[in-house]
Amino acid sequence: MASQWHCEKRAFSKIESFARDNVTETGCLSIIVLGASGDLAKKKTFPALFNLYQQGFLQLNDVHIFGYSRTQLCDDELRERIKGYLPVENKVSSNVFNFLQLIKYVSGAYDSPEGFQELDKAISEHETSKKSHEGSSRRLFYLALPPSVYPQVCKMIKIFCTNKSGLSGWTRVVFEKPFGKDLASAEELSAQIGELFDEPQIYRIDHYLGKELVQNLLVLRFANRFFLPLWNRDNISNVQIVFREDFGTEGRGGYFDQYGIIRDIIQNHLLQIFCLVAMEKPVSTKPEHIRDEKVKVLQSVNPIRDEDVVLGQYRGYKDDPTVPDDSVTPTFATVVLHIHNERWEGVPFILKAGKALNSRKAEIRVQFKDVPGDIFKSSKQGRNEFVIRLQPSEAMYMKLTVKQPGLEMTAAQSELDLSYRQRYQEVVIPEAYERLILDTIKGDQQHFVRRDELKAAWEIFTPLLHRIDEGDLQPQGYEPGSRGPAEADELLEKAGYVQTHGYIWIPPTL
Ligand SMILES: NC(=O)C1=CN([C@@H]2O[C@H](COP(=O)(O)OP(=O)(O)OC[C@H]3O[C@@H](n4cnc5c(N)ncnc54)[C@H](OP(=O)(O)O)[C@@H]3O)[C@@H](O)[C@H]2O)C=CC1
Ligand SMILES: O=C1O[C@H](COP(=O)(O)O)[C@@H](O)[C@H](O)[C@H]1O
Repeated sequence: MASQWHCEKRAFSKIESFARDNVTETGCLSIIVLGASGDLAKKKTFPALFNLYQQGFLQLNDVHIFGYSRTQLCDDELRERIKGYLPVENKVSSNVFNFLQLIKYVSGAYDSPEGFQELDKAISEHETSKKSHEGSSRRLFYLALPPSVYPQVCKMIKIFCTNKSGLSGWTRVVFEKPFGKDLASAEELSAQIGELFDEPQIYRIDHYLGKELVQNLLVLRFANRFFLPLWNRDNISNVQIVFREDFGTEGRGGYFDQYGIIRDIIQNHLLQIFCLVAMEKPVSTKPEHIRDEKVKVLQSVNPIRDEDVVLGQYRGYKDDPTVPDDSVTPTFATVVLHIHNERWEGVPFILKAGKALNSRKAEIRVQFKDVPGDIFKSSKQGRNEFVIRLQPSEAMYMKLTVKQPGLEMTAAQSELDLSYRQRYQEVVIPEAYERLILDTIKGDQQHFVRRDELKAAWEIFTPLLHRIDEGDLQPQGYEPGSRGPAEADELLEKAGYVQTHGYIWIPPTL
């Protein structure tokens, strides 16, 4: 029966923010990928643009894509680099060819006018060829670059490459993470960029905000009567937000060692999820209303205490020649956050991230308190849990106690399961980058990090990060392929998490 249920057959109501998607802007669109020779550009940015092109969001007659970086390449050499990364299942050869023909390459430095003047010339020629009216052109700059060059690149864009008139076109700039290394450096970067561009032109991307089940969080919380009365300290014992990877830093050791797992994953990806799980209901689905609530909950987080942190580093991490032999950079961290507000006082939010662990997954696990006056001894079966599996295999399931089917009157733990692959068989879930780039073209900042939000996020983690940088907190060693340091499980237990023994959720197969 389930296999007959298709998304198309169901009555999905359009939510207010989706309605905003229908705002169409005309005029020539130029997408400029700076750092086009790099890893992110070839693996994520260009493939996302290709997917948008395939779905008709980028039209041949008004879009052009430019790659810019220092490496000397001709157009075809860049196209050849990109080609192998375009999603295989969608590779209709004529589409691939037509998409690649949209891409032009300009080589130049990040801090000198010549390259940017040449880039502007190339964009302008394209705009003229598309008969774009003066000022109606749209220019989207995607900075797939190390953050160290953001200020100089922004200056060059501002002076040489912005849309020439304020009539009806725009210039927007997308920034990759990491946005700063701590509060002071992030604020300095924000100030430098803020002098050149207004906040509505600035898109700080956090690709976790483009994941399907992260985007679902607000709908789930605020459009369901089930959750409204339960989502608070009276009912919830603890919340875990977990990121695990079953591989190490693999060729990115040099970058990673300067940042560590807290800056790479927790301060941004997991904290963004934390906001959506913990924030109050926004006044509406308007981006500013949502971001206002995110800032408020971040500002309600108590300072992190040393006893709420466990750090780890997997054995073999320092074998990477780009990692110093004496590195104490954590590749694993569990950090327990406490929120000082009416809804969440006393409920630990456990943020856990690690590389080279025993599995690859990202999930949110909301564990409820024991049933009061429990006549079925259901706490023996395990507590109620609501789990949102972000990846792999998107799913939501509720662990609950039921009567064991059969003659005996015994209680057992089971689940209500919404597994996306089974339930939405004909729906292709978009890649996070694809969705977020489309938002930048539409001018929807809901899923991007606002300046004050970023500041509040750094305020939470900066004291801890400085203590780690100064060597006051040391990582525990752990075996690659393990669960991480044993101390992390002890901290979890101390925070109130009760593990269910003997129950494993098995994702349904078709
Ligand atoms: N790769 C990934 O999976 C992810 C990356 N990011 C972020 O995206 C951005 C780009 O990442 P990624 O593509 O991996 O980075 P790369 O190291 O591949 O750098 C991208 C390009 O920038 C130029 N570049 C590299 N180092 C410098 C430097 N020191 N000074 C000036 N230019 C330099 C190079 O181009 P050229 O020499 O030709 O000018 C390079 O091809 C970073 O901010 C990163 O943190 C975020 C999430 C995931
Ligand atoms: O931002 C980053 O994310 C990736 C994990 O992204 P995912 O979408 O594959 O879960 C991580 O590997 C990388 O270290 C980090 O910089």
